[in-house]
Amino acid sequence: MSPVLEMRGVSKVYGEGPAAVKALTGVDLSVESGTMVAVMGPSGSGKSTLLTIAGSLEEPTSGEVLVEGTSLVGMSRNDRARMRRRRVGYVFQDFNLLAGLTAVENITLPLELDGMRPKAAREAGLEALGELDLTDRAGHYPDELSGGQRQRVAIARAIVGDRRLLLADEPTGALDSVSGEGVMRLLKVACRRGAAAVLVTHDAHLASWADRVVFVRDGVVVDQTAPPAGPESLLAVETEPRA
Ligand SMILES: Nc1ncnc2c1ncn2[C@@H]1O[C@H](COP(=O)(O)OP(=O)(O)OP(=O)(O)O)[C@@H](O)[C@H]1O
Repeated sequence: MSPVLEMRGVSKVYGEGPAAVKALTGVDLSVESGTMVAVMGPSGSGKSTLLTIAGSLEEPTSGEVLVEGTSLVGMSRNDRARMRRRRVGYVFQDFNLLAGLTAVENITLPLELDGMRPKAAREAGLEALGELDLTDRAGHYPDELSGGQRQRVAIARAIVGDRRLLLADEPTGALDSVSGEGVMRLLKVACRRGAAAVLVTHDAHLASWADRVVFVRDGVVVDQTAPPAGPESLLAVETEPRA
């Protein structure tokens, strides 16, 4: 089976001439279904660039990105946008919830944009909220939710539908450590159900939830290791998919 995400020799240069910045150089990364990879490295090393290229929000200068075996190179802009909406879920530090939409509307918007009927989208949205114990907040607006609840809505939006690739950039950044662990648990559950996740973090404790840690320095992957035994090993039972 193809990996959910494969990056082959990916390089990214921002700008031109003397102002050019080599953000990534020759990055190879493969993430299988069921696997969470944490990306760590100093500030400016290229972690966010790696994530945005993996999610096709940005194009590499050279190299290739494949999602479920399909190369994004040469794909039309529309096809790429459709693939992104259907297959890729993003969780960013600032949540990116739309203030004028309720929790459930924030989740269903991408589904409806993708052509799902409003009723079916709403059912899927409510189910995703239910999985995150947020059913009673479905009709609340983002400013009526706590930081942890907003983050769970952002995660529900990322995992709703048939998303196979979850990309998270410091997803626990604004949360206390208990809520942060909750976020990691949810991402882990999504992986157990077959998703692949790539998580950028500065936090070694959070990285210990991952199956693999990738270290980036000056745009180059310098090391890939298994993390030390962390909380994940203690949660093997708790994070099993629900029947
Ligand atoms: N749009 C852009 N235009 C020009 N340079 C950019 C752009 N985005 C990123 N860079 C540069 O590319 C390099 C990698 O940036 P990136 O944001 O990927 O690093 P990072 O590891 O995520 O950093 P941090 O941990 O501080 O978020 C940096 O030198 C940055 O200044």
